Amino acid sequence: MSEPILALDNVSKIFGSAGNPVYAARSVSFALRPGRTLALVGESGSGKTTAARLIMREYQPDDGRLLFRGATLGKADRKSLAAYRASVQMVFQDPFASLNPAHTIRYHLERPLRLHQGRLSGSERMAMIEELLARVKLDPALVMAKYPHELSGGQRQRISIARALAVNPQVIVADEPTSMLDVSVRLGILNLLNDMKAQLGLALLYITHDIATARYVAEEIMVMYAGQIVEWGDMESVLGNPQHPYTRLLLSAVPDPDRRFDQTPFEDELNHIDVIRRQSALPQPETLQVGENHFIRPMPR
Ligand SMILES: Nc1ncnc2c1ncn2[C@@H]1O[C@H](COP(=O)(O)OP(=O)(O)OP(=O)(O)O)[C@@H](O)[C@H]1O
Repeated sequence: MSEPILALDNVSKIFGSAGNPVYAARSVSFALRPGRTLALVGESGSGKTTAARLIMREYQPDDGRLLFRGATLGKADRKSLAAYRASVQMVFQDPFASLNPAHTIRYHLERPLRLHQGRLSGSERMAMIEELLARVKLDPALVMAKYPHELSGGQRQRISIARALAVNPQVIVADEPTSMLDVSVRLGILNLLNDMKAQLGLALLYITHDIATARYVAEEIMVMYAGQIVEWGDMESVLGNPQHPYTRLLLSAVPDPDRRFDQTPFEDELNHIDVIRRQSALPQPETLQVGENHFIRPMPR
């Protein structure tokens, strides 16, 4: 397997007060590798977005390390921080909110090119914009002069992906990138992510609560519960032989036409999440190996 490009090593993030800590991430470790996708799955509130924010350096870890190309990313080194910022890009859940309604598509793609590849001439920049749009399967002649509201949700998400690609990233963090899109266009976006991975050798972190889409894009999966990664490993091994009760619960949550929309199968477990997250003295559960690349950490109840 290729060397990791980015890794979290025992990272914790604590909110709340000293007397009442809330562990949004508790000793989280994982590695992202070129040309591979790692899916991070868990219910709402399990800590997935906190993990993304730690990677994007919107949050500083309270404990543990962030490693980039094998080296700890410190606070002070401005040069490596700038390289990191260009190398690690994010695609958000809501493409409409992440695009500026006052600017054209051309502007959205031109800006990162100006910032990160300042030496390009105007015509070189235009050629790159056309290439980026073609890469995300949009016709430059049709979309370049448009504003975000003139595009469909799926087209807007393609623009977000093109914008992320504009700075030649090595890692893309996609946080629920299809959950706000019509079912009919989701597959197109997932295929695009798969193409990016294969053609550009990108490392992807795919964050979702939806195991079906995770399975479609990722080779490996981590299941997060109450701020902890409780089960992880090769996708087929984890889904085919789930060991942790929470993984089993996620897998059992297939749509049931008889269930009313206000009934959640997770109600008890979601209450339990809060209890666990507030237990600061919780011992770190030991890791058990289930398969060749398949591990669990049983959670104390
Ligand atoms: N800025 C914050 N201040 C205080 N607590 C926070 C903050 N951010 C997250 N938390 C706590 O950490 C928990 C994990 O939140 P997080 O947003 O990472 O979960 P999530 O799995 O991404 O959920 P969702 O899918 O709903 O976004 C939350 O339930 C909340 O209690």
